[in-house]
Amino acid sequence: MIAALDLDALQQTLAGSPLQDWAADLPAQIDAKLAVGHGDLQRWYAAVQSLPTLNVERQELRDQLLLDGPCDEASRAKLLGALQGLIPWRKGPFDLFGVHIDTEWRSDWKWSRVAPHLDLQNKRVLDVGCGNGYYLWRMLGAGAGSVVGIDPNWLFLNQFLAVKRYLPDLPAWHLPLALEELPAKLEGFDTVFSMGVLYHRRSPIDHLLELKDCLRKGGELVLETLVVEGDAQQVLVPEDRYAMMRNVWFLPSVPALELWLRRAGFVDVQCVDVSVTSIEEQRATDWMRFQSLPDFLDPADHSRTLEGLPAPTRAVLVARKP
Ligand SMILES: Nc1ncnc2c1ncn2[C@@H]1O[C@H](C[S@+](CC[C@H]([NH3+])C(=O)[O-])CC(=O)[O-])[C@@H](O)[C@H]1O
Repeated sequence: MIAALDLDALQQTLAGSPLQDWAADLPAQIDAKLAVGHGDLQRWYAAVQSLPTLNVERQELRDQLLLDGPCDEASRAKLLGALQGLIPWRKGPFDLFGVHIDTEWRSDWKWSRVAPHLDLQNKRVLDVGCGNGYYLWRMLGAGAGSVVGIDPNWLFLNQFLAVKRYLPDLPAWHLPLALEELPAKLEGFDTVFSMGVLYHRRSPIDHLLELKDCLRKGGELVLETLVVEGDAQQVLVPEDRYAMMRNVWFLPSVPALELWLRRAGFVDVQCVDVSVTSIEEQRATDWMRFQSLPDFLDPADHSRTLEGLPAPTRAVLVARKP
């Protein structure tokens, strides 16, 4: 499976950059993680390996994620079976040779709120908590030079590998690593994304500092997280669950988040979007059959979670490392 991660090509892409030594150490680090693995890893990777061979004749990454080319009914059935073997699919949607993966999240909606505020042309990008890598492909569609995603979830890695199977030559990599497993002071990426991760962190300012360590001087952070209304001293810490999630810690107001970013040493801090997450944007589908946002909101009042807290609202902030 390590071969599928395509680390040789990543090393070639990063040769001569400040990330060269890190890339050289990756095979050993990931090998050690694979040895521990996950109970379902073999099954998921078998699904990836069962994907039919298909030629991509049409590839759209800029405005949507769509691959197409000749695909007979038998191949499409095989493709569908392999992709269904990787359920649940949370981030997307993906259109692959006539198979529409209707994911839990309309991640394309989030990307349309984020992308207009960025210049990714030829940038070397890191996406922390990249999930199945949906945004990595869209970043390439927006002109990024190379994209590396890290996420410790093995299912999401296999979902990424399923798409990479059809785009083997694009400069996109998914590494099964947590942010804490990156070396300190990498200082090699032009743009670092952290979307949907900060509220899961118990030490949010340390998270911002770790993200800053990954950036070169002058590099840009793109931060997306749950926020609440209020002034620069307003932060919600749920007593227990938030929208049924157990691992939610800090939901700052936008001014508080801006202050945290400045305290962490970022400059040019700017909030470019605030949106309430709708039940059309996050919901159960055939590709993700568990409960989803509509089940986590107060049925009588969708402006509140089941716990009586403000319903999920997400902000996108950009900031620069001086
Ligand atoms: N320590 C960690 N280091 C790196 N990743 C982690 C860590 N812990 C958890 N994750 C990963 O962070 C992701 C959070 S989801 C956001 C996905 C995407 N970014 C999105 O914006 O849709 C939350 C959401 O749905 O909003 C998951 O894929 C975890 O496996």
